[in-house]
Amino acid sequence: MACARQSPTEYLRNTWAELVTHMENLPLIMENLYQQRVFNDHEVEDLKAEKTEFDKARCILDWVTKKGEEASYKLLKILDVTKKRTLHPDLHPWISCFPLRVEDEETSCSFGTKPCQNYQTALKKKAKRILKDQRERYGKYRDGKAQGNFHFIPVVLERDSVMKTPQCKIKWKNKKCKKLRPKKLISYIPTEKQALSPEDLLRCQDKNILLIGKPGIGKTTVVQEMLRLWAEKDDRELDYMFYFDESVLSGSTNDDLESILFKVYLKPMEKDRKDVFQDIEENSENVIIVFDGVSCVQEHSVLKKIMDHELLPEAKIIITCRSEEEDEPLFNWPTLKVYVEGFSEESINAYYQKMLGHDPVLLDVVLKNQELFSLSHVPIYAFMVVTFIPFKNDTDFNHQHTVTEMYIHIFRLAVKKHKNKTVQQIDKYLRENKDQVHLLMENAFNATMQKTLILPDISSNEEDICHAFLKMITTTDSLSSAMTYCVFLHNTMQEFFSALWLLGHPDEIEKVLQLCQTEENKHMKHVLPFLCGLLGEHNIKLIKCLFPEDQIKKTSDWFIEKFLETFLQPQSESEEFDLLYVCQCLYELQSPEACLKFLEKMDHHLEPEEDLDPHQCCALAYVITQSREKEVYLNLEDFNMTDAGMNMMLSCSPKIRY
Ligand SMILES: Nc1ncnc2c1ncn2[C@@H]1O[C@H](COP(=O)(O)OP(=O)(O)OP(=O)(O)O)[C@@H](O)[C@H]1O
Repeated sequence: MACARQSPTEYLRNTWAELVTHMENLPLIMENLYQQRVFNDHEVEDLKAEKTEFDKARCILDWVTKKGEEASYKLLKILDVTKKRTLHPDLHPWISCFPLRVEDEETSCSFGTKPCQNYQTALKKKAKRILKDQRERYGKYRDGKAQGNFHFIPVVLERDSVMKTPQCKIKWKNKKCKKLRPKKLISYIPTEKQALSPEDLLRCQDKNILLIGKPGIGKTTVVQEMLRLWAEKDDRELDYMFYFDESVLSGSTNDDLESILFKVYLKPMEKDRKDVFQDIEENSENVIIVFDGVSCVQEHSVLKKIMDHELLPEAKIIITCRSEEEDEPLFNWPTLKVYVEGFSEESINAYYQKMLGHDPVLLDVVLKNQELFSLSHVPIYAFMVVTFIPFKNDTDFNHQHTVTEMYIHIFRLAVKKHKNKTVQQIDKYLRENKDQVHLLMENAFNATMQKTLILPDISSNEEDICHAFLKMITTTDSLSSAMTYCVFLHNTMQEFFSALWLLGHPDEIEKVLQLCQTEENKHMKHVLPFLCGLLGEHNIKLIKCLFPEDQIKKTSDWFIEKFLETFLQPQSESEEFDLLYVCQCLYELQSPEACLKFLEKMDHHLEPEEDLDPHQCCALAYVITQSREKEVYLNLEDFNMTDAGMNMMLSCSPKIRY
């Protein structure tokens, strides 16, 4: 080809006239020339001082070609890599014909102007800050032990997908998937499904991704891992990733797109703001936006427009939601649904080896305890086990381990740490400071009812006990003012505190049972397993410093009948009642009488509707084991479950007829 015989300088000179008028985004070209050390600071300043775009382009070409072949080659290389932004389309064939050296074909050019570069760095710093914050908050729960990195990426399973190897190109069968609800009797760890990593999700071509999973299973962690990968990848391409959770978005209901994007994240400098925003709008294919558990999307017109691609049409949108929200009409939108399924058995083993490996006796106790092991497939519970297990003594291991019990221990240990008390002093301290704890419970309950994470009326005194459980988020909302929001360190902690409030207000329980049956308030269902746990006799000794013992007993006397009456009704005409949820609540309650009552109402005939995860196996096995004389008929046809789950079901086999 003719071009192959021309030197870089000749190649530029021969197209001089077109280049002077057809080079675009000159600051980006200058920035790259500066980074490649073709221009120094003074030259960049002089170029900036040139009045017109034409003069700037002429100077760039003039100075570069005068510097010789290597400089000209670098400019051609920059134009080639950034052509979409820096060359008029008419010149794309011209630049593509220039033969780059083989080793330079994968060149690393920055794709941003200097302001964009700064902004990119700022965003990445922000991403890192979020990750640090994430680690710190668990550091808090974990009694200050170093948390380490996210080594244990959860098993992320995606349904109905095809993954092409080896290029890792991902194509999804159902581009317009409306209802991807797992079919009845689908297996829990299905062989035909492909595991996806956060990196796959970052790279895949899908624009609408819904991440689904139960509380604490790791949805936020998956998106934060994506954020980390994005923050740490090299800067070959300028791209943007925005992470929004409710606390980030609070107070922005009336904001336009620009304010939403720039309000909470480190802002580009005022003079660059327009350029950066324009770049985001014009190149929306380089934008990833995450809405993490944001329930306000519906009411927020700008968020809704982003979600529907009316704004930033080419952006990739990732939304996380809890399992029960999956079928909401609002989420009838993804081209890809991803189910986050938590730690696999290997991950649980590896995790405990790492965290408790220094104490082989403790490690052995945890790994051999079926309940603890099954709970640990939910990563947040695994963290909690590691936190409280060193405090346990041998006799403590003889009873069943419930989630509520873990939360109560974490609650008590957090108080102990915040107030620098000994274990023996916790009860006394809580008794004397009931009021502070009750205020937090009330705040938590009200916020949960209103589907928000933001807690009003929180004392700013960091000494106050509530600060053992909360984090404060401050956003500057004008030049000289800032707003501070308080949220729980994790959503599930808020639900636990809401249950504590209900325990102190038994008159409200029946109302909440009814609310759980409504579409609008079904999120309240997450509070009830905790309430059951708090009503369980085994936990009374841990909470009687906060509530009168006879009041707890009185409530538990009538509660289970009301609970079963409410929850054994089918949820809708098409759906049966939620058997696994009821078993989970019964497991938390740890009352053999309640289980018997339930089994009798079911005529000892249980047919789960969905596949079983290890925790559900544990709860189901527990309930069945309580049957005295009668066998329980359990329909598990075509169900697959993990080995640990199967072991638990087998442990109650004399009581089961399959
Ligand atoms: N794969 C993982 N590796 C390490 N830690 C994890 C992993 N998954 C979850 N965790 C830990 O468990 C905690 C709870 O996880 P996360 O907040 O991601 O759950 P979630 O599914 O978003 O819960 P929710 O529905 O309540 O918002 C996290 O703070 C994190 O510390």
